[in-house]
Amino acid sequence: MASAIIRGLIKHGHRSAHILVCAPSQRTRSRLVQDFNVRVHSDNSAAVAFADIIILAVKPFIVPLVCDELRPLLGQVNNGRSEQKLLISIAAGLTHASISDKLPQNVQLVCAMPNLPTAIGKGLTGLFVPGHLDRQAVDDAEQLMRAVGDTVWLEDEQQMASIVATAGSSPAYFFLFLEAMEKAAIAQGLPAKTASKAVLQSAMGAVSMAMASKEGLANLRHQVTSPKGTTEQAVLAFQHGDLDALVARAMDSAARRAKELALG
Ligand SMILES: NC(=O)C1=CN([C@@H]2O[C@H](COP(=O)(O)OP(=O)(O)OC[C@H]3O[C@@H](n4cnc5c(N)ncnc54)[C@H](O)[C@@H]3O)[C@@H](O)[C@H]2O)C=CC1
Ligand SMILES: O=C(O)[C@@H]1CCC=N1
Repeated sequence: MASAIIRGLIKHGHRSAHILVCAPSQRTRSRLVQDFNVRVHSDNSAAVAFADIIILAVKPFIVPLVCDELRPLLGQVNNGRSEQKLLISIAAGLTHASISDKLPQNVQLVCAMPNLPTAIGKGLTGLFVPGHLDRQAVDDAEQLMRAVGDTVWLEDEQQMASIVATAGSSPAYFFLFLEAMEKAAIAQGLPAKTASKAVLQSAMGAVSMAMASKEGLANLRHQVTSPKGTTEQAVLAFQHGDLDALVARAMDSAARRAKELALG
């Protein structure tokens, strides 16, 4: 996910020399230099000296370890005053309180849930801060994530699990569905390249149309579904398979897992 954000930021005009990536693995660091020409370091605490905004993009269970590494430097007082750093956590499930408890008080923390299309500037990031956060930190987090897509602010942290299910994880659901369509088209006899083009262009057309239209998804669906026609048969097959219930079950599972991750 860090690579996706970096790719999106650079695409949006952020300079690679202004981005430092801290990663313990030499292979990862070499790949990042090769792909993005960013600065790299093996020591996480190097981020504190380098940047005003630090994105925590490690697995949720590693976040406390990284906070332990950053804490001594984050808490340092220079010239009689402590510097204000903005930390953005993208770890699924982890609550604001569970992370900020591990950080010095001068640190501003924003919880974010981006998704993979940030890599092409078309991400969606859910953002949450408790009411007392500094206005500048809120604006900086918003501006950063806006560089890689759209943003939504959540009023209630409980909603974060639903944003994980709806946005963080959902590109995978769409890829899964498109894969299934490609397989079915090939099984019906289309060449693989034709199947892929037909599926992806149709998906892009449908989503672009839905985003441009004020009519709502059900209305658009009805426009495709001629009475007694072909679409009706496919839609009936999905409905007999109880697609709504299946999707709800899948999204509930993702949201439940986000809440489990919060518990550690
Ligand atoms: N993959 C996705 O689409 C999304 C992921 N996220 C969140 O992003 C975070 C990372 O997930 P992924 O990118 O999927 O995992 P990943 O496994 O691809 O990346 C994690 C990176 O952390 C590095 N790492 C491991 N230990 C470290 C340490 N002690 N210090 C610094 N770096 C360390 C690894 O080398 C690896 O490059 C997770 O918290 C996940 O919940 C959030 C939204 C979407
Ligand atoms: O699967 C995961 O846990 C991460 C969080 C959202 C997308 N990928």
